Amino acid sequence: MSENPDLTNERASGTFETNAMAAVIYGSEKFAQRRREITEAISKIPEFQDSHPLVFMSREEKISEACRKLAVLSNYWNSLIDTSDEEEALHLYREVLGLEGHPLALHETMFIPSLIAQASDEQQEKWLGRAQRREIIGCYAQTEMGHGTNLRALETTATFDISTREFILNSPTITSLKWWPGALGKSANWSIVIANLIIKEHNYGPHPFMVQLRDEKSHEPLPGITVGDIGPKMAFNGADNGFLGFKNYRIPRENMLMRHSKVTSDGSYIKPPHAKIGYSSMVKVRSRMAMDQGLFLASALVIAVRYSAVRRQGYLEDKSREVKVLDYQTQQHRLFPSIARAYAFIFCGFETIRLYDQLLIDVQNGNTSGMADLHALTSGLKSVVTYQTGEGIEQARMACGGHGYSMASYISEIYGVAIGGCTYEGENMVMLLQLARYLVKSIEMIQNGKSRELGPMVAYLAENESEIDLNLGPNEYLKVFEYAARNQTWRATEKFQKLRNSGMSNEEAWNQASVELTRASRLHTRLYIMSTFINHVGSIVDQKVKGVLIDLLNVHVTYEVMDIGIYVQGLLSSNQMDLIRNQLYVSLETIRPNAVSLVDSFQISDMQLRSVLGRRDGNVYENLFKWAKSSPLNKTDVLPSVTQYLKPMMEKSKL
Ligand SMILES: CCCCCCCC/C=C\CCCCCC(=O)SCCNC(=O)CCNC(=O)[C@H](O)C(C)(C)COP(=O)(O)OP(=O)(O)OC[C@H]1O[C@@H](n2cnc3c(N)ncnc32)[C@H](O)[C@@H]1OP(=O)(O)O
Ligand SMILES: Cc1cc2nc3c(=O)[nH]c(=O)nc-3n(C[C@H](O)[C@H](O)[C@H](O)COP(=O)(O)OP(=O)(O)OC[C@H]3O[C@@H](n4cnc5c(N)ncnc54)[C@H](O)[C@@H]3O)c2cc1C
Repeated sequence: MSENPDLTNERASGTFETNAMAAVIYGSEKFAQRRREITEAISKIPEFQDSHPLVFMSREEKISEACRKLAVLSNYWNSLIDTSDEEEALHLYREVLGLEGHPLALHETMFIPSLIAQASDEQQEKWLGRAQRREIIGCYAQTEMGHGTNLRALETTATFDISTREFILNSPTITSLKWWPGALGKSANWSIVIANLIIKEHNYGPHPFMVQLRDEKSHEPLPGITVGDIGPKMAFNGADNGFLGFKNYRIPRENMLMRHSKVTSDGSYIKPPHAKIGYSSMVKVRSRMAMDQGLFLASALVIAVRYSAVRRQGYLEDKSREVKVLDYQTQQHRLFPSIARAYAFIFCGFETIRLYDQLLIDVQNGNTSGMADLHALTSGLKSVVTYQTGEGIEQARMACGGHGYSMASYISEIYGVAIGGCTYEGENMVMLLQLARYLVKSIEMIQNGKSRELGPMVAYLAENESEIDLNLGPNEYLKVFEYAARNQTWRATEKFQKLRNSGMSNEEAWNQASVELTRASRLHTRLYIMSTFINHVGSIVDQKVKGVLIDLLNVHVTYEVMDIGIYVQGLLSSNQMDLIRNQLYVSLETIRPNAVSLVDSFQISDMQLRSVLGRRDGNVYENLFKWAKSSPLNKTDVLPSVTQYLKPMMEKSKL
């Protein structure tokens, strides 16, 4: 069937090449090209297609379907991608497995990265190759039923037995059961387990251990191990998140991951060079989240924008033909700022991934000085990005009206998966407060006359801005944002300090200032996102692409400043706010002809999107009908439940 002419026209009105834009989104022409090649190659392998729409499957069927595809994938790894390239591998996973989770997700995202960052050279020799060849399947078991946030209160113990030179793992209480780790429930046969290291009754706190959970031949749990699936979740139901308990389960001393902390055979403990070095796998995932969430948001927007360009409802001036709903200003206001955010998040994602890779090298060379900065940055970023992604996806769903609520849109699944990110890798409020600690310390440095020692990301806290030239370009908007973040950070810090100075304990003062502190963290992070977006656009060479991205940047900066209006009342007059509001409306109109091309440029295939509404060809209605007819409920005209219950009930009522 040919393309819906409404989409053809939209594509014709685009002022730039989507391949050129994809090269900007994905960091290089080479990678954008590789993505297309991988997608093309996959589309020719029929076993990679869903055997049935996932939304009609039970959890067992989803997991089985994911395992089937993983088995097929194992035959194609080397021919489809450069296996040493993480981005190619992740693209392949997204295309083939989609976003509902699968038994290798944690193997790739946390198990292997933990081995790389935490295992000694000898340990890597023993396990890393096996993991990379997928001879074993691993997961990352840290969270317990009773504690996920407060790692210092984890209860699982690994007690060193000097006589046998083994660690004895125990789960002393019900709350100490590991709870949540992805792939633990049914798939993984090994795990990195985070347990309190106990030597001669001294607790050295949480440390990582490499633990075999299941027999490599039979896949049965090993004696001393209780393991299973935690049941259905809001989304991510293609993954088997699990529980795990230990009863006097022994592992050799050599199974403690010893790149940084060490226990010698006589039970001596060697400290790591930085107390939080064992948390690096979390920082690794957090550093990827802006990218991953940007792609979740992008997926929802591809669906909503394409659909809005073929959905016609109501009239503007011309009463002879209904308009595309994308022409309504409210629809544009609902969708276009999110397009800008998706672009901005992906740009930030590339930046934090690069920063993590650099930090990994530095730490391996003994330099841990960058850890605090990256921890603060990624803590704030994961929190803001996951929250705004959730907001944006929900708006995209509503922008699709009734059909958005149907699983045919697939937006609810994207939403369910994306908002998991508000919780995993550190609950958002908790992580905002981690960034706040860093911001408060920065203010204290300024108060102590050490402004010169501030890092580049917080140097603005020491500046002073009381007037803005409202011949506004992106850099002036940045100044407005700096003003808001600076004011709020000072205000929150001073509140905390005042409470503390009044005699309150540090902890209580912190708690009573914490809502204000989280607000400071959000503003600081949004400033970082804006500044990264501006820098990125400034570096683009292709003038057509750059022109459109400047338009998109204008949507972003005006929308963001309007959104934080309450924090800039002391800086901007109501006339200036009106001016910005009008600039936003003009920017929405300017971006309108490029809306479809901007979402096409994400180059997310139909196979990955799984959306009837978001199809590239725009043939929504006939496929919606086809999709509904394929519902298992429509296999028969009369359901057994009708025969068994409703008919007798109706018959009885007739008497
Ligand atoms: C293959 C396809 C993939 C597609 C990808 C998309 C989808 C992905 C799908 C699924 C992935 C799901 C993965 C989910 C996995 C998990 O959730 S694993 C579990 C994650 N758990 C957490 O994140 C726990 C959160 N808690 C913490 O991180 C910490 O414990 C805490 C930071 C909240 C507190 O730690 P604590 O030890 O109590 O320290 P504090 O006293 O608060 O702080 C002491 C100082 O240490 C600094 N610090 C803390 N963490 C770090 C760190 N990581 N790096 C550097 N520094 C750190 C902290 O700032 C304090 O510094 P100051 O004293 O100087 O202020
Ligand atoms: C989809 C998904 C996948 C996951 N995968 C894994 C995995 O593979 N491996 C693994 O180990 N874990 C995994 N987890 C667990 C996850 O990391 C934790 O759930 C997360 O870190 C939050 O911890 P919690 O559940 O203890 O929340 P809690 O800490 O109990 O949070 C409850 C509330 O208390 C608040 N709160 C807690 N502490 C503070 C504080 N100090 N200050 C202010 N407010 C506070 C929080 O903000 C929140 O509002 C996964 C979770 C999900 C949802």
